[in-house]
Amino acid sequence: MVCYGIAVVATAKPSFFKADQPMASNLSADRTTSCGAVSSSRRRDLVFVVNPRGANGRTGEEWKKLLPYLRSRLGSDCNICESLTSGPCHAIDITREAIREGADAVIAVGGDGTLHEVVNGFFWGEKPVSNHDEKAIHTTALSLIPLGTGSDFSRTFGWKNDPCEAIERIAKGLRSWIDVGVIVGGEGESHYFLNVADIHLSAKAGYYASRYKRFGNLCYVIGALQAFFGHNNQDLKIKVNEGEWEICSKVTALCIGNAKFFGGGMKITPNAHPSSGNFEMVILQDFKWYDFILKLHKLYDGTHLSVKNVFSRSARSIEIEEIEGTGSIYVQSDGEFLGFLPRKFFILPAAIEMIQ
Ligand SMILES: Nc1ncnc2c1ncn2[C@@H]1O[C@H](COP(=O)(O)OP(=O)(O)OP(=O)(O)O)[C@@H](O)[C@H]1O
Repeated sequence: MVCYGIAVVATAKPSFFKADQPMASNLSADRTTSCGAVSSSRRRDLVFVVNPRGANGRTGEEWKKLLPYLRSRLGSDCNICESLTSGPCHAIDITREAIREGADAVIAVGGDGTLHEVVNGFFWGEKPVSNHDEKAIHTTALSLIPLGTGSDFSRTFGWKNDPCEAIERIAKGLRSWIDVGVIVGGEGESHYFLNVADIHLSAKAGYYASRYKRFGNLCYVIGALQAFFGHNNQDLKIKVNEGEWEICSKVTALCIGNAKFFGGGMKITPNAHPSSGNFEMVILQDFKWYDFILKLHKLYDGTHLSVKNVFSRSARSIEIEEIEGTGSIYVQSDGEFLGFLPRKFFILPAAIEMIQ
């Protein structure tokens, strides 16, 4: 889902941390800990952005069960606000509002798509969103309770889809800076990503996979099979780190990793790490359908870099254009369809603090 051009924050959004204000129907405050204004004792203000439709509705179900535990574990030190998304892109608006209101952390509850939207909420008009209160000394951190279908970003850190483990991380609140990927080109403003951006076959497979999320991780297999029909490897023009344009022939897929995994557990960019200051770019060239069958296990365990026609390099910026100009080369980031080439990708080092 492309969420360019969100013009304003969500309508009629109440103040997150003022207990005496009524809450919107999709936003409820933990009254027992009163979502009050930031006090001198500095109870942390945590905003949980929950996609009730994540993992085909499982996220919403799990969240309902989790909330009492979360309140008992974090409620004595933190003001807890939950905000359920009402549809695609809503998480962006909720996040922007929470940051402006001075939240200590915005926690994405769902899959990579929800995390992706929350990350995009950290930016507005090419700049980081900031607290309305210019005197505030704390910044808003990002966090995650991984409850999606693939939840690939969390795999880089070895996190499981275990919400209790995630709550412990949030309780400890250890922050470190992570890099964010930026995508420009196409229509509208810049787009941000945290995990992996990819082009051509894998992006097309992701586009189809999103239609079959009800089948769990099997959706990626179905998506890949569907994407293979009519697929042609394409010659592309690539410019790395503002160097010369190079022709890259018969590209099957080109993957730009800020983290390591995509497609429900494939370790596609095994050397990437979100605190490295660089992307890992992996290009698969001239792959046939049977190459995937023969080499699939290598893609899953990250040993494919030694395979013929697989190339990897570190990069800070990558521009990609078609040669033939068909306008049909798919682009996705964090599993979300973004449109078609051309695009430019560059890294913003240490752009967001993340609770890890
Ligand atoms: N209330 C909602 N109703 C329908 N769709 C929503 C809603 N809120 C968010 N979405 C959309 O749901 C999509 C998928 O969400 P999410 O990534 O959390 O789950 P997933 O796709 O099951 O997990 P993963 O991306 O890890 O495989 C996102 O693209 C998001 O825009």
